[in-house]
Amino acid sequence: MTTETTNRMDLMFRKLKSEGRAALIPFLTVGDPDLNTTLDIIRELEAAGADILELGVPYSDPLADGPVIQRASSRALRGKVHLRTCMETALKARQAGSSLPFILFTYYNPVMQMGLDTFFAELDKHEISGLIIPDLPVEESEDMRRRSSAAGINLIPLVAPTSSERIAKIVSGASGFVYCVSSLGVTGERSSFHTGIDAFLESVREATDLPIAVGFGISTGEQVARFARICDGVVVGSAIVRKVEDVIPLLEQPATRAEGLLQIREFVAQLRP
Ligand SMILES: O=P(O)(O)OC[C@@H](O)[C@@H](O)c1c[nH]c2ccccc12
Repeated sequence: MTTETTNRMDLMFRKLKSEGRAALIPFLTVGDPDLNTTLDIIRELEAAGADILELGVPYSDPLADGPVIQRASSRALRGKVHLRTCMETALKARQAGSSLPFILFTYYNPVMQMGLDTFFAELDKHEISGLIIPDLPVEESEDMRRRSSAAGINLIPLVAPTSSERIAKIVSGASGFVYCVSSLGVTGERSSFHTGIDAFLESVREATDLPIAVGFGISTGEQVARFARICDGVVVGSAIVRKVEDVIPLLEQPATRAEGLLQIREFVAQLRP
């Protein structure tokens, strides 16, 4: 008997599975280059065929991020964007008509600053279905998992090719989907992936009944299609964040803003599996 869920992200994966399709999961840094533009970009990503959205909270010390997302975080932080404004942006996008499931991507420090009780009380109110915290300390993960579950939020675990014997432990009790990191190192477009990536993804598939998604380095339609054949979701971050960065001069001028947004939409549309 399947447990009834109202979680928007879980429902999306079920829908995609019935359609035999993998989810296209863009990541973007909220507030890059500003909050209003983020709302416009969310609309463009949805029109381009995104299925789930990873909303990145800018952070001053993004240890797991490469230069593209580091620059995006710096631009957003200059605009004083922080965790609460990112949550508010998700709610505004929903109120503006987006039906996409939102994953809040944040490092652990901003969550601690807000306080766990407040943080979890705010998530559902702000239409957040999933949570990724890449630097969540292991000793905190049980408490965070309990709180997430009580709030009806999916705390999405990350597994890396080096996780091998820990995969079963990492995914046990998880919900939403399992985020398989395709390569070691930091985020950023790549032309090749960790050797044995297929065997790694297969080992994760065997360790969980949850959907599995892959991310890190994926930047072309061909790479998305390759992974969409073996995963339930494909995450693209840096390539999209770079596209946003490239068109900022267009976005900043009223006369060329529509052209800038169109270029983002077209870039993401050609990624779709
Ligand atoms: O940027 P890439 O190489 O496409 O990878 C996805 C990534 O952007 C997104 O999922 C993410 C952004 N920052 C992270 C830090 C750790 C894990 C994942 C992430």
